[in-house]
Amino acid sequence: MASQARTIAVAGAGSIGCYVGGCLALAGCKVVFLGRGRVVEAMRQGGLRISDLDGRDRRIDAQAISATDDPAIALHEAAVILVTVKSGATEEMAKLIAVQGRSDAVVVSLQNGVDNADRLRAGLPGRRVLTGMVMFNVVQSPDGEVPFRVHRASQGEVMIDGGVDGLADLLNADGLAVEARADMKAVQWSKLLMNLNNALVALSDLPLARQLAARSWRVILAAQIDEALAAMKAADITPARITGLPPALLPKVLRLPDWLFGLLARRMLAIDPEARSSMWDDLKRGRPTEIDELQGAVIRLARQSGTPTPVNQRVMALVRQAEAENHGPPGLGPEAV
Ligand SMILES: NC(=O)C1=CN([C@@H]2O[C@H](COP(=O)(O)OP(=O)(O)OC[C@H]3O[C@@H](n4cnc5c(N)ncnc54)[C@H](OP(=O)(O)O)[C@@H]3O)[C@@H](O)[C@H]2O)C=CC1
Ligand SMILES: CC(C)(CO)C(=O)C(=O)O
Repeated sequence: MASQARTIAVAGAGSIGCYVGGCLALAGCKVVFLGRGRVVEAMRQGGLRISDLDGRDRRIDAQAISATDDPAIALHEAAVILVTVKSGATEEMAKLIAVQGRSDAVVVSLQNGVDNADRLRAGLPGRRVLTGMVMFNVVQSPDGEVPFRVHRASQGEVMIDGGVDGLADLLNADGLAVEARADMKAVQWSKLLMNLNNALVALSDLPLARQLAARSWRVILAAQIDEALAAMKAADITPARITGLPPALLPKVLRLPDWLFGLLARRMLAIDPEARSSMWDDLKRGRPTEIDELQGAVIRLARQSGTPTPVNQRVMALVRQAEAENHGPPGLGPEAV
């Protein structure tokens, strides 16, 4: 896996795909972006700008970018395929990879939720499919900004399954720290706890840093996490430690007064003032959200043991309502949740 000449395909050129693929292209990898009209056109016309909250601000010229909406062009040569579509498009992407991808390509899911890699495996029998997880947030430039920009708005690494020699090294690049792990199922469940906040950001329409700074919002997140931890315990799932804090302590820390939370959660709050959540992006663009893969996964797990999940259910219902109304993030206050 060491060769820089191996082609890496980004299957779903959006926020995460363009950031990860952009860092890899800047590091000298041959990257092909598979995307749709808006993003592909923007990259073809004005190139790609990749920036981050550590101060990097780099560009790739349009003529140096390989971006296409044709899966055959994007996938046929790739030795590594990074799947970066939202969960609702996972099955469709598996079908495209099955038809157009090399049978020896390593497929890596870089998606939130606990079952996207399994769904890819089901659609790609006999292929190597690895679980991955992105710990940072990426903000995409507003439509029309030239060049198209992706900005890593928080700290964090990418975690992937070990087992393919040299893959983590190949994917490690400036601005992109990749760690191979043996406990990706536990990592997925742990990230799910953090992703229960995606819906609160989407419903509040607040930037993540402001929303997390408000105890009135954090207590709702803590209540969702309490329900999720109880369901995981009943199912014998131990979420991995992926932040400075053991997952079991998260609800306690979230319920601290603002001043004390601010002191203890400095890394968590080191976020670009514009960062929100991937679910906020979906409501903003009128796309289906990943609520069924996040709160929905907790509710389904809890049902197996009869663990109650009233807060997750309430949040899920509000997101469903916002999807149906299609007026973007509704800007609710915590009392409405
Ligand atoms: N954004 C973030 O900060 C983070 C996101 N994640 C996770 O990463 C995953 C990707 O999220 P994100 O990057 O935000 O998603 P985006 O919606 O920004 O990107 C996905 C892109 O894939 C495109 N796409 C979908 N289907 C196809 C297809 N068949 N062919 C070509 N292009 C396609 C979409 O186009 P269109 O919109 O036109 O359908 C979209 O532009 C999600 O699981 C998310 O939860 C994880 C950590 C942080
Ligand atoms: C990084 C994080 C948790 C929040 O921004 C995320 O995963 C997302 O937006 O989907």
